[in-house]
Amino acid sequence: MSEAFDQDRLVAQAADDDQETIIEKSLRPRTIQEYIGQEKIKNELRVYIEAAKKREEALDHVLLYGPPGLGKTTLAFVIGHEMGVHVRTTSGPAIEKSGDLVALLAELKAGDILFIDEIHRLPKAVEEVLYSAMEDFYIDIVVGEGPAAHPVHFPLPPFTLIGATTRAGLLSAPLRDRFGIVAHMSYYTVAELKTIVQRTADIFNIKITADGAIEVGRRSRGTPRVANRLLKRIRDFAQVAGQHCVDASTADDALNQLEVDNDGLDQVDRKILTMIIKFYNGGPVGLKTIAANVGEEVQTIEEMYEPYLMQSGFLKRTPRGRMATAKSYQHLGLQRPEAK
Ligand SMILES: Nc1ncnc2c1ncn2[C@@H]1O[C@H](COP(=O)(O)OP(=O)(O)OP(=O)(O)O)[C@@H](O)[C@H]1O
Repeated sequence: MSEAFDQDRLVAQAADDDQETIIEKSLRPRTIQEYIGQEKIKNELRVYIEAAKKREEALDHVLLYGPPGLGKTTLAFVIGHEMGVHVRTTSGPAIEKSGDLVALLAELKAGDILFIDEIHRLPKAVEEVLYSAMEDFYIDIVVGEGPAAHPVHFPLPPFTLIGATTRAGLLSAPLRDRFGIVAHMSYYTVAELKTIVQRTADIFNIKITADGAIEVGRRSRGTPRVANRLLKRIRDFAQVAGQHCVDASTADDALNQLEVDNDGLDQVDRKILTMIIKFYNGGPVGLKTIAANVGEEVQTIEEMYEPYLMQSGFLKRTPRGRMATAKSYQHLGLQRPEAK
């Protein structure tokens, strides 16, 4: 397995094979109590869930947005558990035709949840079918073609749509407006990630000290998925080194070998910053140019790398493009030109 492949899998957008998916599912907290962090969202959801249950109604539609791996899918299942209803999952790109959506909606029972990941990637025609389904719980579609085409009216049971997207701005206004509850997921604090790492270590039977868990949390780009993946790698390093307990120094050694630096940046992050500084004098540089230079998709840079680099002060967005900050120069040990 090449190192580049290894790195991809550490920050990769979603679980990228069956084994990984099984592991992620096994790590999912089930109740709102078990779900760590995102306190503001949880507090609001608690109220809405209790109110909906008291009224014996379906929960209002929920839009969850934020970078990949922050726990949107997990939260959708937690909401389902708290409401005591079933959750059916799908994703924007998987629904190609209105008929696919109708088939999914037809299987819902009163109060059930339909979770659509990457909802911004729904085809326009499908999205339009969703409007009446969300607002008034019915769909009108045309069945058949040519002279045989005729409209069919489907009433639906009241249901909850939970949509997940990396950025709310990617959604059309009519769709966004139909969500009664809109929640912005933020990056996790080191303390929260420490708790997540300790919980995962418990599930996997890995011994880890408090300092060890902090070290992993600190270098996980504020993202539970990354923290869990790093922990698994560190366990391998510890095992090979014959260490039964992961402490801060074991974690630090392993993370250095994985080329995850002291600020949690990986090879691709450093490549982005180095390139902006060395080839473009610190920027501004357009997203397409960055992607072409580092050999990644524009979407990968925009959704996975850039938000964390901006949030942690290494990169800033200007109307003319992305620019490296003073912190980037310092981090890479490079001299900042006077004029900048
Ligand atoms: N708040 C949390 N507490 C504990 N574990 C969490 C939490 N949030 C996420 N995780 C764990 O992190 C992993 C990734 O979470 P999840 O798949 O829900 O992310 P996501 O935001 O839906 O990502 P994507 O949009 O990329 O699919 C899962 O294994 C999950 O159990």
